[in-house]
Amino acid sequence: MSAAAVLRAEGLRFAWPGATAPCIDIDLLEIEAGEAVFLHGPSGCGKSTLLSLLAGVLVADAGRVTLLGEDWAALSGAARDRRRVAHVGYIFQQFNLLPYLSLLDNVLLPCRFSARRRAQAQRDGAPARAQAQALLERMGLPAALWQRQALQLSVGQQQRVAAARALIGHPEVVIADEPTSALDEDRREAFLDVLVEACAVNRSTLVFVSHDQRIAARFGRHLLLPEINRAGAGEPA
Ligand SMILES: Nc1ncnc2c1ncn2[C@@H]1O[C@H](COP(=O)(O)OP(=O)(O)OP(=O)(O)O)[C@@H](O)[C@H]1O
Repeated sequence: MSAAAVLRAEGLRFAWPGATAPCIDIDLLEIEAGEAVFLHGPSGCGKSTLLSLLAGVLVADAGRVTLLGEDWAALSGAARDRRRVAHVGYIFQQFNLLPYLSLLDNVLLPCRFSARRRAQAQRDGAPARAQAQALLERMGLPAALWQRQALQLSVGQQQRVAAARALIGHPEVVIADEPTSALDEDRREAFLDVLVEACAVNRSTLVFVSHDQRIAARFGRHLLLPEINRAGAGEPA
C-alpha cells in the first residue's frame, strides 16, 4: 500500500439499486497527494459513479474506499458530509449551486460548513471573503457579478463559480465532473489554467472527468475507466 495515497479503493464493488450487474468493480486504485488525474471512458461507463464513491457521496457495497486513510463506510451520512466539505472540493456535473444565494456566498459555503476550510481560506491573514473574490476574479467573473443570485448566471458562469467554490480553503482533493462542457475554447483554457495551477500550488490531488481529449495533456496521469473497472470492461462505447 502506498503511504502517500490520498484516495484509495480496494476490492471496490458498487451496483445501482435494481441493476443486475455491478457498475463499479475495481481491484485497486491509489491516487497520491498532488497527482492530477484525467479520468475518461465512454458515456455510461461509470465515471460519475466512481467520483461519487471516492468522495463518499455513495458508499461501496463491498471493499474499502478511503480518503486520507479513513474508510467512508465507517462514517454516518452526516459525518461523511462533514468530512467531505473539510477535505474535498467537488465540482458536480450539475454544479449544485444554491440558486438564491449570491455568487460570493455560494463560493463561501465550504467555509461556512467547515472550520478547516475557513481557517485555510484565511491563512494569509485576509478574510475568507478576500480569497473568494480573488478566485472569482481569476475565473473571469468580475466584481459586478458577485452579488447576483446564482440562478441569474449562464451555465458557463455557474461552472466557474462551482470551481471557485471547490478551490476555496485549499482542500486536499478536488474532484471535477466534466467541468468544462459549457465553456468556449478561450474560457476552457483559462479555466484549466486556474484549476490545474491552483491544485499544483496547493498540492491538492485533482481527479478530473472529461470526454475532451484535447485537454488530456495537462494531466500527469490518465485513467481509462474500462481498463481498471472489471464491471465496465468490454462494454460498447
Ligand atoms: N442514480 C442512478 N440510479 C440508477 N442508475 C444510475 C444512476 N446514476 C447512474 N446510473 C447508471 O450507472 C451507469 C454509469 O453512470 P455514470 O453517470 O456513472 O456514467 P458516466 O461514465 O459518468 O457517464 P457520462 O459520461 O455520460 O456522464 C449508467 O448505466 C447509468 O445509467
